[in-house]
Amino acid sequence: MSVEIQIQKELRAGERSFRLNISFASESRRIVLYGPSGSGKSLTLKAMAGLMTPDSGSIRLHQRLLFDARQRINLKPQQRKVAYLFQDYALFPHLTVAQNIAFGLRSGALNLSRPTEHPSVQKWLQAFDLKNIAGNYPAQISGGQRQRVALARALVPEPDILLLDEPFSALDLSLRERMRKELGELQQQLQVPMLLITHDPADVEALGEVVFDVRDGEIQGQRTL
Ligand SMILES: Nc1ncnc2c1ncn2[C@@H]1O[C@H](COP(=O)(O)OP(=O)(O)OP(=O)(O)O)[C@@H](O)[C@H]1O
Repeated sequence: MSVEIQIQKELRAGERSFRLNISFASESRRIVLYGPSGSGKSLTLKAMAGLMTPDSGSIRLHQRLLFDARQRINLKPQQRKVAYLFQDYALFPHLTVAQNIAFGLRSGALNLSRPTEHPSVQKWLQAFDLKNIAGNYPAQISGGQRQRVALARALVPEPDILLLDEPFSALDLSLRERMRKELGELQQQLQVPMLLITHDPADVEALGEVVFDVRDGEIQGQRTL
């Protein structure tokens, strides 16, 4: 597994402008981008996912070119094999746990009325210990279970990398600590490559192997933990 990114982007909002000039490469399965609010972490993650198009540069994931400005390569988000886990998990409230996971398959032919019959959905319900609550709705399960459902939904299409945007920031302190530990353990068990962005040193400590410090739109340092 390897990530190679080298991108530039100029952003303007009224009088303000921001220059993103990010460059890093790593073979690690536990990469953390660490930096204060407004430093350019989310923009970098969005560029990897194909949700923001850089002005110049390239992005390579596992030897696959996702973006290359010179060669005019810009794969669509759904072609990138990249999973994006949003801060609030963004589960569908009107779908059950199993249906939420099945939704991750993005298959047009998928029958959401019988999600548990799909072998991949079964696999993730089992792996994340969610079988007993497969028929429950997000409002009926705990915060920890919600995180696991969101992870299962992200992993069901078998992405090459899991991108996590401040995954614990919306949780209260005790749940945050538990979820952090749980995510670390799940990652070790599944060996899914993960790139996480955060401004919380505790996330770096628990989940980082290679840490890049982001300041003012640039990578200003690199550490291995
Ligand atoms: N669409 C946009 N137009 C103009 N400026 C933008 C746009 N999106 C982001 N920015 C600016 O780019 C900078 C970096 O934003 P980014 O969201 O990447 O920061 P961040 O490090 O993820 O911060 P946070 O932890 O608060 O999410 C900020 O100053 C932001 O105001």
